[in-house]
Amino acid sequence: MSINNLFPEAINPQKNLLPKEGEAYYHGKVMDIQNADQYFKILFESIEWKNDEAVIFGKRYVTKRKVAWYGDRPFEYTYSNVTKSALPWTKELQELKNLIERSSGETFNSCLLNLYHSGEEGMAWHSDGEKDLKKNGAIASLSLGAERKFAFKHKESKETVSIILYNGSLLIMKGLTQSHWLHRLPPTKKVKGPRINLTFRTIINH
Ligand SMILES: O=C(O)CCC(=O)C(=O)O
Ligand SMILES: [Fe+2]
Repeated sequence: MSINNLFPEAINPQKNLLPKEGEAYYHGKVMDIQNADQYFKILFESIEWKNDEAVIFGKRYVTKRKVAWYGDRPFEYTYSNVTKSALPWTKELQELKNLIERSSGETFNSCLLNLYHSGEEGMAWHSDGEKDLKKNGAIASLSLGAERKFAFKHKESKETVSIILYNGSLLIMKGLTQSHWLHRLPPTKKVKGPRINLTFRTIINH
C-alpha cells in the first residue's frame, strides 16, 4: 500500500492516482483552513442530518454516521437500498458547489453529505455505481474537518492506493473508477475529531 501524498508539495491534480482502469485526481486543499473550519461549523449546524439506514438481505441497519442529500431538484436517489428525495441547495452548499465546479471543470446537480462524528465511524468498501448516477460521470469529494485516510482497491487485482484527505481538500473520481475500483474510509481509533464529506454527483433521469 502506498501513501501518495505524505508531502503536500507532491500533490499534483493532473496526476492520476490509479495505475489502471480509472481516474482519480487529488487537488489537495482548495480553500484555506479558516474557510474550511467555518464551512464545517455552518454545515454541522444547518444540514438536515439523518442517520443512514441500509437494508441488507431484508434486515434494516442504522449507522452512527449521518447523511443528507441535496440537489437541483427533489431527485429520488436510492442509496444502500433506501430511497431519499433531495432537499434544495442551501446558500453554503451552492457556494461550495460553485467552488468545486470551478476547481474541477466539471458540473454537478446533487450532493450526498456524510458526517463522521469521530475516527471510529467510517465507510466500508463500495463503489458509487448506482443506476441513477451518470455513467462514468465525475464524483467530486470535498473533505472538511478531521484528516482521514481514504483507500482504493482494484476489484480484480486487489491492489490498493491510499491518500490522506486534508481539511478543505478535493478528490475527483471519474471515468472507469467506479466500475473497476472500490473505495473506503477506514475507521481508526487515532482520529478523535469529526469530519464532514460532501460528494457532488450527477443524477440522470431515466
Ligand atoms: O467520506 C468519504 O470520503 C467517502 C464517502 C463516500 O465514498 C460516499 O459517500 O460514497
Ligand atoms: Fe463512495
